Amino acid sequence: MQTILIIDDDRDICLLLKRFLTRHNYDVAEAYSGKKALEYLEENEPALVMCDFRLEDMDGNTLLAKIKERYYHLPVIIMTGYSDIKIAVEVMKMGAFDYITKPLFPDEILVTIKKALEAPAQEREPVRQERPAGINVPKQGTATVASETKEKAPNITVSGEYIFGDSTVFKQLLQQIDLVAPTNYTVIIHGESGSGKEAIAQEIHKRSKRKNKPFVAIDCGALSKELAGSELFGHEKGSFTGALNQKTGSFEMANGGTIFLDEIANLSYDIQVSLLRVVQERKMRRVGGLKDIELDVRIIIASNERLWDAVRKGKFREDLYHRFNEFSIDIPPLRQRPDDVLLFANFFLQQTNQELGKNVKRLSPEVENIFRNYVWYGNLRELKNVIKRATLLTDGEEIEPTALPFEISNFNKLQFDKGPQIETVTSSYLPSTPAAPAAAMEEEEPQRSLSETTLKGASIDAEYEMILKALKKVNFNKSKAAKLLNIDRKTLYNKMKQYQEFNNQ
Ligand SMILES: Nc1ncnc2c1ncn2[C@@H]1O[C@H](COP(=O)(O)OP(=O)(O)OP(=O)(O)O)[C@@H](O)[C@H]1O
Repeated sequence: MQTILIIDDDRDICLLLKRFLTRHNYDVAEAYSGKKALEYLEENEPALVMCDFRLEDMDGNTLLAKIKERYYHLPVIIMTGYSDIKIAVEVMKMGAFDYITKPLFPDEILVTIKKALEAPAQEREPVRQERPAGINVPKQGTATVASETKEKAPNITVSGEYIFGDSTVFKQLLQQIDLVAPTNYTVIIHGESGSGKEAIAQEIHKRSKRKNKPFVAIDCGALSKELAGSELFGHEKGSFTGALNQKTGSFEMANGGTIFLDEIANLSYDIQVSLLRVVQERKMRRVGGLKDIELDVRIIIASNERLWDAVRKGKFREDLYHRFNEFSIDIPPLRQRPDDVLLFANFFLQQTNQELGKNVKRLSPEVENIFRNYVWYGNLRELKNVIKRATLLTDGEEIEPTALPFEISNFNKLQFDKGPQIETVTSSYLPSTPAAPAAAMEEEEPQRSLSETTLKGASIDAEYEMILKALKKVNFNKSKAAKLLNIDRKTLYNKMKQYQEFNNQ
């Protein structure tokens, strides 16, 4: 039986999860604090960790960093409230396998656990070889398929697990890809977390002469300072304590093909020096090695922040920046591409149906509307996760607002009723360009609801206002909000659900 370590200071959640997972044949260990979890890990070897993001003694970032430093291959699933979505997305970058949002849903938990336990170790490591497509579309090369929504998007290109529509943004991206793909230029891809940088890098590779050679992606953000050299360049047996065997680094693995260095600005200064040599001389040495190895590798790099800003801050070497800066591609955040949101949403729905053997046909018009107006903090990754969860929760043919996280289905309301918490959370995402959707930028009229015309509705509305105030006060921590309102957490969830259902009547 595989053991899962649950880390949560909410003992009720631990208990519920333990009962549930035990019924599904997992062995469960619990830790109510980060410190206890680390103590447990010193003595035991669980197959998986499920960790709440907000622990009283340690935040999720710190704990995850400690776990990844010591138990590199151990998959970690982060559990978080939806209002923590930005942080959750960042945590993914630090090597979490996935995140799930509270309230937790049984099917979602099981699917995510299964995926994490079945994923080959390399998918959990910073180095990722090209992944198999999760959908039944051509894996190699590209294919143009007829779209179901023909008037809106007549030219949808599906390439492997990716889709490219015919909006202005897609057209520009594809033009740039086509321009640079046949060359050997190093490409810098800028874009927020989850905006599709790796997808673009893979597409450049697929459309290049190197397409039949390896594509190796490495997440520099997840590399520890100590291991980065050996991950990138490999090492000789005995070159340092723990180097029991010779190891081939990602550059050598990518020889002849393309290497994708994600989050490049996170590499230490020393590694940047070694990288400069590789870029200048096209050769490298393994750590502890004496022999030069010739390299023919195309380099594509990605960064969340503008690389030039990293240079100005002294985090990234200027000479390396100039070496890399041969061609750059900017991916706009999803909130600046409202036309593309539904295209991606429908694609992810189709993908999820295949993956989970479901047959949910479409999004309801209300959901489409919500999606168009929502500010997608975690970009495509967030949209994909929301669709996955909503598909799991949907038994009928259409995804309804009730299958969405509360924070998304009530997004307009939350924007209108601005409190200090929401303001801080949202403003850090708001783009400075005027292209952002109105819902996020302006105060809108609140949506008139059914509840305004009936007595039952009026009391639900009053309750809802109180719940909302409490939630904001505690930054959407549901357990704390329930305490503040003097009800239990389950009642709080039920009331939130009741409100959503009532307004969808
Ligand atoms: N064109 C696309 N079509 C379909 N899915 C896509 C596309 N682009 C990205 N995705 C999906 O969106 C998610 C995020 O994409 P990706 O990993 O490429 O983003 P990223 O910007 O590299 O993220 P990070 O900054 O976290 O490394 C992935 O699950 C990916 O499969």
